[in-house]
Amino acid sequence: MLKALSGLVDTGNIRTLDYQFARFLTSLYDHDLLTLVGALVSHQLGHGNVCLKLDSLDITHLFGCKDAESRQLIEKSGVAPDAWLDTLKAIPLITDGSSASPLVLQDNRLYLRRYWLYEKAVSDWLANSQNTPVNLSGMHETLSRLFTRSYPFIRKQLTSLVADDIRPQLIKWLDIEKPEQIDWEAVAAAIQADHWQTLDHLIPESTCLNWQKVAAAVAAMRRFTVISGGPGTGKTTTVTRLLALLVEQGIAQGKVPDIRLVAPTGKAAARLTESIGNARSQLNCSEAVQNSIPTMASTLHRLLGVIPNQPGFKHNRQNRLHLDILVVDEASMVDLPLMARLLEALPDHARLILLGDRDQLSSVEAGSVLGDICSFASEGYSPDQCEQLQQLTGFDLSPFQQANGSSLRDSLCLLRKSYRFDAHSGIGQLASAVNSGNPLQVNALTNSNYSDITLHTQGEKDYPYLMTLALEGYRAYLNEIVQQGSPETIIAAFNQFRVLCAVREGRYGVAGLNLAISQTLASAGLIRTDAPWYAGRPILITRNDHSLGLYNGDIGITLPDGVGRLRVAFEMPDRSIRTFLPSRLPEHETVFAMTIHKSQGSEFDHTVIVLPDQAGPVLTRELVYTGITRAKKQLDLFACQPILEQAICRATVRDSGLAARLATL
Ligand SMILES: Nc1ncnc2c1ncn2[C@@H]1O[C@H](COP(=O)(O)OP(=O)(O)OP(=O)(O)O)[C@@H](O)[C@H]1O
Repeated sequence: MLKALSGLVDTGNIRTLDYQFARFLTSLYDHDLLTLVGALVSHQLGHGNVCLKLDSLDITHLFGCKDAESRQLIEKSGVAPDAWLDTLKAIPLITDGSSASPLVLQDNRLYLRRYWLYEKAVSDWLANSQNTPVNLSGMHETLSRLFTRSYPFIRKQLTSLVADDIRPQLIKWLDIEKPEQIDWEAVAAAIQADHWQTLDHLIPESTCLNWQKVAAAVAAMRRFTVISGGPGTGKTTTVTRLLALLVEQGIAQGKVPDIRLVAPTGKAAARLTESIGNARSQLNCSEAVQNSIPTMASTLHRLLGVIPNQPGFKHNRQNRLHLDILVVDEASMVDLPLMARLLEALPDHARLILLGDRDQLSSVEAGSVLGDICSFASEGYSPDQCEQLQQLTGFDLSPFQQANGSSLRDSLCLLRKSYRFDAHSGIGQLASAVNSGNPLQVNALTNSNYSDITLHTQGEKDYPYLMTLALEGYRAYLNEIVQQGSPETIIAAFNQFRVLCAVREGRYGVAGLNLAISQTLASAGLIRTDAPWYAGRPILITRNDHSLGLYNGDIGITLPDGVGRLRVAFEMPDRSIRTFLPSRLPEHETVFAMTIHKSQGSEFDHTVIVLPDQAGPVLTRELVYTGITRAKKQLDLFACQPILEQAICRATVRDSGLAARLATL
């Protein structure tokens, strides 16, 4: 078996690591099936799966091999697939987790012990977080004040004041659920007379359902909450109002809570710093409360305290974090091991609020914790939760009530309406069409006349156009450098535009496009490429360097320092700028084009997405959705129709046992 596996390393089907793990197991207990499943579990982890699901294993394509090769491996194992489970149970290196064994078998799922422990830690913490009694008194009034309707905002959204036209727009922006109960003539008259405040009575809360307010109420009642929503649905706005509520409660009880804000990457933390600052300034609360909400976010790694060259963190079960409330943004990027370590480091009383978009790509490393948790959102709310939410918000939540389900569903809230993309935006509609996995709808949208989305094929004439877009897109920041703009302005100008790819290799991959774009910019005299380092070279860090505070995924721009040297300027999570000599940087590459994976946590006014001209396993619905939702104002998508369709139809499934564990809560 080991020989066969070694052959699979040579053909690139498995990693050396997978082979080495299988060899290690074999050295402890020589059994061909153990050797095979050991390599399989490790191989699964390499593909983001926390475990090997024995009951849904595709035995015709083990390790992605062809049918015949796969069957040979099974033959070599000496055990027919339907007898695997019983055989594995009898192998001493595999237990149910109650004793220290390298592999754990639970309900047809085979784990590396470490990952089984991570999964158990996360599910145990979530189970404990469910029973926290919370004092609800006074919360109704505070929520009403913090979530007062923004009539100036709604006024701006109305395209006309004609009675028939305003109805659908008011339904949308006031989240009206029961339009039949409203006197629309009186509403139109109030708006004509500019008496907006009268709408408080004409359109009472009981006819509406504002999910942002519901989300804040859910989070106020529980120790653990997830607020999930697509771009611009108001996750930051909602959490900021929630924090104001919690601070007010804390002040009333004599202690201002210690709040910390984090995100998985430096870029995402910098964005959170920016957006929480904006949201805080719009709060309907006292200045003292506003000032108690932090505006600086940091990275999760910084919060936990990295110990150089060690997998553990300074803060852990023995040395807990000092905080009362933790907000984690872009939580879809947090993998299972990191989530487990974060949870064990939280003090027992702390509240945890996860923000993220459950439809985005899962974390690079194993697991899809946010997706697994959010899978319970379809179970509605328990009757008790509906009643409490109704008391707190004034909304009728009975349509979302379901008698049975995991208690975790009462910790979840989905925000559904984008305040960033209006009805005329193709980007928002394309994102939701991709998300619903409907290629016909996607085709219709890409062929329609939305001014903010353009679909390009990948014919010969399209490549030069792609280069023209890149030239125009990157011209602004390069001009800023010539005009000696500040690093902040230059970085901001660079972040307006980005070319995103699905793959690394090939003409339509990161490598090919970085080269082609560099050459195009050089031909236009915007950069020089006769030396490896030049003013304007954008740099993507590809390996963490904790001592420098630079992390995989951070992006900097090479700039002249005024005394003839080049330094690379990075925006840090607190939005300050730090510069480094090129020679000091950890592993890095040029980044005119980057993968969609690496772009998670960032947004660009104008985004160009380039899909490869060949189908492949990386092309998934979540990848395309994540790429599209990086665009704020303009999206150009270079893709052959069949490749795009295939991607949209392929939803990622990550194997884990977390959802199964949480279902029993
Ligand atoms: N209820 C609301 N009324 C008016 N404007 C709102 C409301 N909620 C959010 N917005 C506005 O919509 C924009 C996006 O909001 P916010 O940043 O909170 O969303 P988000 O979901 O955190 O976005 P992102 O996808 O960037 O993380 C902001 O300009 C915000 O002021």
